[in-house]
Amino acid sequence: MEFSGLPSVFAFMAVSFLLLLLKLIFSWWVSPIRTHVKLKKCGFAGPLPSFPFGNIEEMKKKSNIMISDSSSLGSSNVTHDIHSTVFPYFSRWQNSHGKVFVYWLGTEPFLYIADPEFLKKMSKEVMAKRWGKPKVFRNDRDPMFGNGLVMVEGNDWVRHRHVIAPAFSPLNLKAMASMMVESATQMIERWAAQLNSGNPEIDVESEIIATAADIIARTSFGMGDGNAKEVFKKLRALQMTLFKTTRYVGVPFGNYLNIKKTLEAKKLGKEIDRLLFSVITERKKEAKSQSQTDLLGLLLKENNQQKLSVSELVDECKTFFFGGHETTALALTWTLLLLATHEDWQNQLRDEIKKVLGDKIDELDINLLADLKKMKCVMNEVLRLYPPAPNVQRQAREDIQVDNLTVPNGTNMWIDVVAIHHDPALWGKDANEFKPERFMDDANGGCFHKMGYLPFGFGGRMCVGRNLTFMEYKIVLTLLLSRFRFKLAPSYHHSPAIMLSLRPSNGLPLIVEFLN
Ligand code: HEM
Repeated sequence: MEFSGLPSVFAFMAVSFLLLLLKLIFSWWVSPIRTHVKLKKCGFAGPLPSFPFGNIEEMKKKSNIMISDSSSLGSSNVTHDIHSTVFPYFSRWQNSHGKVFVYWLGTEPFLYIADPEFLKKMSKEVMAKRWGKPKVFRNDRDPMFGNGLVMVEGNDWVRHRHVIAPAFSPLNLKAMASMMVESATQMIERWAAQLNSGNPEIDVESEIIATAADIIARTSFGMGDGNAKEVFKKLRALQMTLFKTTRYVGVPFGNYLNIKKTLEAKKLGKEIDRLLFSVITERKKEAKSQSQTDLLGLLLKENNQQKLSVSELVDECKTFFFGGHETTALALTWTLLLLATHEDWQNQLRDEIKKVLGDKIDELDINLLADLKKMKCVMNEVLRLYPPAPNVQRQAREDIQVDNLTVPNGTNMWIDVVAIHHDPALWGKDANEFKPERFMDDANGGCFHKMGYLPFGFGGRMCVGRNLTFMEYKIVLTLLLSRFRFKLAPSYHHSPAIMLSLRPSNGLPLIVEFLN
């Protein structure tokens, strides 16, 4: 009698298991096949996916194209025709499927877009707050960005953006200039000491990344604080954990294929949250008594009506760190590569600095930076050839009509900025050449399409931190060019690669010399 309940427990468990199995089969097998058929009916072709990896296996195959080795080609021959090297699979698929097609990450469909006209028509249909961000990436990158501005959607995005955008006003940014000068000066002193010791070869990529991280830690949440230093170390470790390994985004149980890294990232994410939480709580107490010039201080001031919760502020601090330091550092790194291989432009920028700022570089007048017009052209051209953010992502939250094609609700989108920036049909025959003069009289660089230049994204969700980048770029480059001359080191091997951002995969060794 006592055991009479057991069969029904087993029956219940068996039915539950069966239901779960059916649910998994539906979401990982039936639903993707239905979406595949729907997308085909809607007019989108693409490479054939297989279960459960989609097209990931083909994407993992390395490119056979070797770009160049400065020792054999000579420094002026570093090629900027990089699309087929950094995205070999997209380049191959473009040849067979055109500039708009569908590919699959696991069981998630992605609409690939390298056609600005398609992008223009699509974004005309959708306001910034109605765009989504791919849920698969949100889950994967949760320890980095949480619900920060990069990831939030809808009315939450409007609320966050209203609190955050004013912190980046020109007046607020000017108050951060001295922190930038201080960090850059420390780097320059390190380099000077190395040159004096007789070693002129410096890996400028790692040096500049460290300096930009120092700048963002100071400008975001006040670096002097011991807690902040700890946060910064852990944020960097988190980034390495997430992006130095292959991720199986979109693949069922993909997280478990790399379980050690996934758990490590989660643990680091939680530790960072705890530390930032205590930094913010402390700062909230001080906020009334101190004038705050860093971003966190400005957010706390702007947020006096508590529009953002403390945990949302934590996510914003993480977002500034991840969104703000490596991108700016890479803009500077690629610039030094291009200036090292184009001595004429190096000299032109030095002449401009002298003309605009005179000899008083030590007392840099921030108000004059806007007059460095050639430097701005160089920056624009570098961001065109080597966009640190090589793609922009969206997810449709409704059906979107583009001419006679329908992009179904839920479709992820991958906008290939590298392809668009290097497309001769948009930029002319010299698309792969370094020609800053194309930006001299045209903010769009003479591109044949209004949406062909997207280093900071597009529409209402365009990068909120770009003015901070412009200022940091001009300050650091001015200080460097006023002190040193740069040449490519023979050991440099030109091999741009995607590690979330577009980086020189073997660093950037340069021969650095004192000007006089
Ligand atoms: C060269 C430097 C930078 C590049 C290339 C860059 C690039 C981008 C891109 C492509 C987007 C996506 C836009 C879109 O989805 O349409 C973006 C968004 C964003 N960036 Fe930047 N960024 C840079 C610097 C910064 C800095 C310095 C910060 C902050 C300190 C920052 C914070 C953000 C944030 C918070 C967003 C999300 C904006 C939103 O969705 O409303 N970025 N950035």
